[in-house]
Amino acid sequence: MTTAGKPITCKAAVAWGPPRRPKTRNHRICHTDAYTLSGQDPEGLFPVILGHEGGGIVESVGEGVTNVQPGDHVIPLYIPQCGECKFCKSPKTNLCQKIRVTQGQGVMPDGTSRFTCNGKKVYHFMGCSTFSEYTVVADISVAKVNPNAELDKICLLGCGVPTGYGAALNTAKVEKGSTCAVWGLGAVGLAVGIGCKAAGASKIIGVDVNPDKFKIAKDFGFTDFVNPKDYEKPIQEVLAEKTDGGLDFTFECVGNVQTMRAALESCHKGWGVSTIVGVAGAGQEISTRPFQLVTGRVWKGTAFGGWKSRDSVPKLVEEYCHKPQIMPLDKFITHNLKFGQINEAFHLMHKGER
Ligand SMILES: NC(=O)C1=CN([C@@H]2O[C@H](COP(=O)(O)OP(=O)(O)OC[C@H]3O[C@@H](n4cnc5c(N)ncnc54)[C@H](OP(=O)(O)O)[C@@H]3O)[C@@H](O)[C@H]2O)C=CC1
Ligand SMILES: N[C@@H](CCC(=O)N[C@@H](CSC=O)C(=O)NCC(=O)O)C(=O)O
Ligand SMILES: [Zn+2]
Ligand SMILES: [Zn+2]
Repeated sequence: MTTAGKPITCKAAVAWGPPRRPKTRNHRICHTDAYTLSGQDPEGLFPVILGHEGGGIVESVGEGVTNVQPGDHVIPLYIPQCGECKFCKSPKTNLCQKIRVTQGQGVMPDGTSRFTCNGKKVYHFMGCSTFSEYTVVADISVAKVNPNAELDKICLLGCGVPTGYGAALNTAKVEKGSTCAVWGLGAVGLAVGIGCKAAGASKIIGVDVNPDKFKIAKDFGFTDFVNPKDYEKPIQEVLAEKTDGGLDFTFECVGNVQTMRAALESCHKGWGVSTIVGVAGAGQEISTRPFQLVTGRVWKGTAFGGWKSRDSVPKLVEEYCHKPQIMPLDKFITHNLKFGQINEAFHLMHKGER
């Protein structure tokens, strides 16, 4: 019997407000879920089903949906790809805007929420709400992927890994032989490492305040490590001394406006490019002396690593299946927890255990 158009009763992790509690399945927690749960997201709405990094199997489709059918393996996409809006038509961006307004309002494109709990309306999150056994997403918000790829691995391709990998390859366009530095060695920063390595960087410096991350990061292409806590002087000076004046490419994967400034100012005069990946809290602003830009440093930012989502995610899945040495998803997995242990997963992430 089809469930199309009928309500499904299932387990979901409803976040009633910051800070409360959630739950899960083939999903990963991204720091952005914790950020919204903390109440720092200016777009945050409660109660909500968080989660935007997942993998699943289509249960049913609405009327007129032709791009997927029941049984298809899919990855939900927080940046959709409609193929029709001016953003989709431009090769310069991946930021499809077709449903961005309603997505930010925590509802489906028709303005409705499809979740209720105890009779109360529950909001959608980033167009995905993956901390649920079943979710409802727009047809342009899923990528159909190879059904032979393990969903508990490729769910990582829903956010952190493509974001970091694409930040290096698509946004910064790291060059062969270049020097790179990455602030924050969580999943996103580690994925920047694999992107810089794939691009042929000669030096990839990991910058983190948690030295436990350094050993892990060696496996993701990082060649050198710096802990800002080990130095009295600003990290930009330390790095300039170590790299003959500064880095060719830097990446901020923390979400802290001070490290964003340090990453920009650690770039080499004349050509250094700094890419902001981290998401900073409501009210935070970046600053630097304009002279930093006048003298040739470039400040950029990236969302989902610049990948046009429905075109690219299936290709990234194939890259994992056929070239795992380049796309080593398995290495990103440190803990496998059950749906009911999601609070523990948040605690592990906050403790820096990914
Ligand atoms: N632009 C985009 O499309 C996306 C952005 N993001 C954002 O990217 C950021 C990283 O996400 P994720 O990898 O999941 O986060 P994690 O929390 O897993 O990783 C962040 C790392 O930064 C370290 N850190 C904290 N403070 C500093 C500091 N002052 N200097 C250097 N390192 C520091 C943390 O150490 P410790 O563990 O000790 O705190 C941790 O190792 C988040 O802001 C997230 O919201 C995520 C996905 C997509
Ligand atoms: N709601 C936040 C913005 C958060 C943000 O920047 N999200 C990133 C993805 S982070 C994924 O883990 C993003 O894709 N941004 C593009 C977008 O259109 O939101 C706020 O309002 O600050
Ligand atoms: Zn994310
Ligand atoms: Zn579009």
